[in-house]
Amino acid sequence: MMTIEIRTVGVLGAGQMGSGIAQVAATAGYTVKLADVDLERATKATSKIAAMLGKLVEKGKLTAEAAEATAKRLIPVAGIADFGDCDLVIEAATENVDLKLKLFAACDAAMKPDALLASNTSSISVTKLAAVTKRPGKVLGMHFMNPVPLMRLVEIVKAVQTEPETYTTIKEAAEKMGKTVVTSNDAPGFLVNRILIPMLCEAMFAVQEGVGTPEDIDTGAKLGLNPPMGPLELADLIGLDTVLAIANVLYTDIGDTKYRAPTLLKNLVRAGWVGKKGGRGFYVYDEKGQKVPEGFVGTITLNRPDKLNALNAELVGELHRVLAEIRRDKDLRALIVTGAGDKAFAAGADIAAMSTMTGPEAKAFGELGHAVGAQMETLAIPVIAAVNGFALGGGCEMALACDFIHASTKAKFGQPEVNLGVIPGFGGTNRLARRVGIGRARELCFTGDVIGAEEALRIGLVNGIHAPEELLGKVKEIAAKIATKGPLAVAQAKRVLLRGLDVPLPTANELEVQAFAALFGSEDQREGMAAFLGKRPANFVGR
Ligand SMILES: CCCCCCCCCCCCC/C=C/C(=O)SCCNC(=O)CCNC(=O)[C@H](O)C(C)(C)COP(=O)(O)OP(=O)(O)OC[C@H]1O[C@@H](n2cnc3c(N)ncnc32)[C@H](O)[C@@H]1OP(=O)(O)O
Repeated sequence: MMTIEIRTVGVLGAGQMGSGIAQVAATAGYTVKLADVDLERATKATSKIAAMLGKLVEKGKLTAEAAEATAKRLIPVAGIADFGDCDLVIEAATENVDLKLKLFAACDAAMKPDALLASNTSSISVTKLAAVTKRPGKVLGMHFMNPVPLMRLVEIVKAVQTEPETYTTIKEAAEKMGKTVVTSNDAPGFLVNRILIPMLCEAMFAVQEGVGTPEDIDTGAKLGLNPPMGPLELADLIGLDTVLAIANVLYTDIGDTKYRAPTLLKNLVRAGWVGKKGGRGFYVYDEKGQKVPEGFVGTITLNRPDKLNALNAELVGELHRVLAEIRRDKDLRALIVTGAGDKAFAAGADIAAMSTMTGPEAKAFGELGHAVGAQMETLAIPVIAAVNGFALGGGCEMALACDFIHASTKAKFGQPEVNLGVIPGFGGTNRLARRVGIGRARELCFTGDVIGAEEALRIGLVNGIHAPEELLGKVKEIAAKIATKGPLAVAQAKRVLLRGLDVPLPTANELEVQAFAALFGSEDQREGMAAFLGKRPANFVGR
């Protein structure tokens, strides 16, 4: 029996999968009609694909002429009614059986009798979908992998009713789209998910039973078995709700308890922690989808709000002890320092305590303060000041000992010690001069002037200012971003930037080269570069 020659392909569903399918079909030379719930969505997706093709041109992977011709072959349409002249329609809607049955019946009614109809389903019975059409012999599964333009595989699923000619024509079309085809009969999970989903669930059972942490399971799988991602990272990427839905199909349809979903997976989905797309699954993700290592950001809160967090010997001694503990903590990747209450970061050294000090006592107090500053500067992790109010005298000096400062719009900074007949005793003279320049530091130290957040931003004392209620969240975002980077690299950058301040430029450059070279051969350097080349996020371990 002769089958149809494929010239025009309809793609139903303009989400990530549908857009990917439309892109590879148009690139292969087919005219592609892309439809979604309305024309607007289809048009938006078509523009996105055109932009993607533009990027490929920029990277030299596609000629400008080929990109233009491909984009011309992509036609957004209002809906299924426009599929009348399509030789093949590929449905790529949400993985919901009732929806797909409805769409299949509608496509069948709109399409010409000899056209072929395929579903991109990853788990739903193609035989069942074929049965709601008047062309069951012309229906099969065409399961593309995500992201479609990059993944080489298409799993072709033969329904019980699929005619051999339909299979041959679709196989040729998939190969024309640059894909390698594997063939599966219509069985739960087909080939790929039949293997993948139990593997992902087994990793989850291992977490549930306390055999290992998600990080160790993923690292073990990656380094021991060599896939680009660990099973739990991959489950987060696919979406835990999708993994659960497929696991349930496998369990229900095959009826073997070895396919049951772990309680942990069910609970994560019940909590709404569905993986990367929801911001949280086995891991936590930022708004850009970057993995945020949990528990890697610490916060020190100066907590003496009734005295505007003024620094007395007890508070400074406690800081010294806590910072020594933090230095031993191998998990922390960034530290935030802030003040309790909504009025002050720290309004200075405790004037009442200082008022009765002798010279030697003041020296000991100052030295303790300097020891604390040195601890902060020489920690391997970045320390960020979140200045939420007054940062005066010792408070300003403490913020200056941090790697950088973000402040609330209400913050006030100053070195008002001259008002008390003394000078800054905890680095306020020279750290301030290095941050804002000698002239401004002199003026602030000689006049005791207090400046607001805008002025502090203008002179470079702070890196950013934020609404008071947003400050801590913003600083946590910055700290979390740093925590996703290579910890050894961040530590070396901090060390070189600090030590470079005190030496001539050629010596500073020498320090930089040594630190740069020292990072090569580390696990993190290998991981960072492999991740870039593998087009995946890096998972740094600090070794
Ligand atoms: C890693 C860093 C470690 C740092 C370790 C530092 C160690 C120290 C090193 C050695 C010292 C080096 C030299 C440093 C010197 C100084 O810091 S001198 C102090 C400089 N600061 C000031 O001069 C500010 C003083 N405060 C004020 O001017 C006002 O309080 C204010 C900030 C303008 C706010 O005014 P207002 O809103 O009216 O509040 P108040 O009622 O004044 O304050 C509320 C209570 O808080 C007490 N208080 C405020 N600041 C201090 C302070 N610096 N010391 C002690 N107590 C302070 C204030 O007395 C109020 O208390 P009560 O009266 O009991 O309510």
